[in-house]
Amino acid sequence: MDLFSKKKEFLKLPNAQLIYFPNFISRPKADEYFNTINKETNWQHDDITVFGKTYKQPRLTALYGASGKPYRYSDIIMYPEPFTYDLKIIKKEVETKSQVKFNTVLINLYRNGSDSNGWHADNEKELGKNPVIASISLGEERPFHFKHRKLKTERHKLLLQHGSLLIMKGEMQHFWLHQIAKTKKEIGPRINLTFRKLIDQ
Ligand SMILES: O=C(O)CCC(=O)C(=O)O
Ligand SMILES: [Fe+2]
Repeated sequence: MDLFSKKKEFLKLPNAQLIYFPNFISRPKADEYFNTINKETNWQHDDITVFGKTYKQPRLTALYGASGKPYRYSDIIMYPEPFTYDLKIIKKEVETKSQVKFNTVLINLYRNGSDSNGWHADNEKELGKNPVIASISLGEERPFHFKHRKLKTERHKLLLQHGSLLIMKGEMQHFWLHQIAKTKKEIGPRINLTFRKLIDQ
């Protein structure tokens, strides 16, 4: 089910809040950010181990941050590079909109439809109890799928447009899983920036 119309921006789900701004960044600006971030980022291609088997992650990633704190998820440890000029500007805009300060951005590059991000929650300890995560999409549109862990009818998708901002908050990371699925469609690359706040534990 598609939950959001072009205009509707706020949705209260059971145990979560999602706020979607389809036109957060203007089209020319979003094109420019896509190109510079694509070119300037020092992309990593990490291995992940699932049930004892090691694979290449099905996307490229990078971590930028002001805290210097490493970020651990699955069995990967990432060390942040300092924010670039563009990332600082985007971070400021996102902070103004969300009224939250972030100190880290995890960047994903989905090179084509074979790249993906499997079902997961952003529930690492260093994000704290009910993290606010602000996610910017640039480039090819991909559906964001999310499902409640227990309420089986709560399963939705939202098309993440070029230049959009999606804010996940409330108890979402405890009660819901999300993914970017593979597709057989011939599609181009997409960059996703997820702003997060890492805290001391
Ligand atoms: O690419 C996206 O929109 C989602 C990325 C994501 O869920 C993550 O990096 O944790
Ligand atoms: Fe995530």
